[in-house]
Amino acid sequence: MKNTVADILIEALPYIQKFSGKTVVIKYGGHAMVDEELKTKFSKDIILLKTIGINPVVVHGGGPQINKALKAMGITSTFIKGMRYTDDATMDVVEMVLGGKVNKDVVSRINLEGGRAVGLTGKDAGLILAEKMTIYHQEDETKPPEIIDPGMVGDVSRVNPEIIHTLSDQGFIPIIAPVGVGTKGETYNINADVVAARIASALSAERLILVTDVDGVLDSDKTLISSLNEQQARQMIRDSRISGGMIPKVECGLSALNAGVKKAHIINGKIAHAVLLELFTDSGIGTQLFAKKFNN
Ligand SMILES: Nc1ncnc2c1ncn2[C@@H]1O[C@H](COP(=O)(O)OP(=O)(O)O)[C@@H](O)[C@H]1O
Ligand SMILES: CC(=O)N[C@@H](CCC(=O)OP(=O)(O)O)C(=O)O
Repeated sequence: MKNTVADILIEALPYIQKFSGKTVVIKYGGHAMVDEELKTKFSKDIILLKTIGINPVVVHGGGPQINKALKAMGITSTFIKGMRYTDDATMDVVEMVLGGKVNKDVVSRINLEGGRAVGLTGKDAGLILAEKMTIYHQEDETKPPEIIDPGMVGDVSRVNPEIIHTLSDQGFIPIIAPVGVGTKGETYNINADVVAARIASALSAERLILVTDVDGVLDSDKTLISSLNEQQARQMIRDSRISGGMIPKVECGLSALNAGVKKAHIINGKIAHAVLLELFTDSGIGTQLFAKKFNN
C-alpha cells in the first residue's frame, strides 16, 4: 500500500530518472488559469521540474482572457472550427492580452515562487514564423470544400528553437505566448495548442502535456477516455463527439506524435498539481493520445 510520503516520492523516482535532461512542453490553457491557489500550484510544479533537471517549456493560451478584453471593448468574437476569427482590431487585443497581461502573469508567478521564468512571444528571436491559415469546411462530401478566411489566424511555418535552448541551458524557464510573425513582419494569432505541438516537435520533446479544464477527452456519456488512437479520434471528430476547442487539441497531440514527440496527454488543470500527477505517477490522469504508427 502506497501511503507514506516516502512511498510517493519513490514512485516518482523512475520517472525523474527517465526525464532528467529531457524537455517537457506544457500547454497551459486559459481555462485552467482558474484561481490563485491553482495558479500557484501550477507554478510550483514547473519549478519542481526545472529543479530536478527536466527542461520545462510552457506555452500558454488565454482564450477566456481575450474574450473578456474584447467584450470590454465592445468587439464581438466568433470561432470557426475552434479558431477565433481575427480581424485587425481583434489581433491588437489578442497580442496585448497574450503577450502582455497573461504572459507576464505566468512569468511573475513562477518567479515569485523562486523560479527563473522568461516571457517570449513568437516574435522574439524569430521563434515562431507564421503564415495565414486556410480553413476548409465541407458539409457535403460530394462537393468540393468551402474555403473560409479566418483573418489573421496563423499556422506555424517554422520554429527557430535556438532561444529556447539558450534560455533552458542557462537555467531559465521559457514561457511562450502564441503570437507569430509573418515574412513581412505581420502579426498572427495562433491557437496555443498548435504552437505547443510545433514547439514540442521542434524540440523533440519527451512529453507534450495539454492542460485544459476537462479531465481529458470525454465520451458522449461524459466518461473519460484514458487512451485514444488516431483512428478513434478522427471518428469522434466526424460524428461531433469531439467538438469546439477539443478539436485542435486532439489534432495537435496527434501531429506532435507523428513528428516524433514521445507521448501526448490531455489533462485537467483544475486538479491540483495535475502536471506532477501526470508525469510522476504510474496511473497518470487524463487522456493519452496514440498516433497511427503507435496504435498499441
Ligand atoms: N469530447 C470532448 N471531451 C472533452 N471536452 C470536449 C469534447 N468535445 C468538446 N469539448 C470541449 O472542449 C473544451 C476544451 O477546449 P478549450 O475550451 O479550447 O480549452 P483550453 O482553453 O484549455 O484550450 C472543453 O471544455 C469542452 O467544452
Ligand atoms: C486562433 C485562435 O483561436 N487563437 C487563440 C489563442 C489563445 C488560445 O489558444 O487560448 P486557449 O488555449 O486558452 O484556448 C484565441 O484567440 O483564443
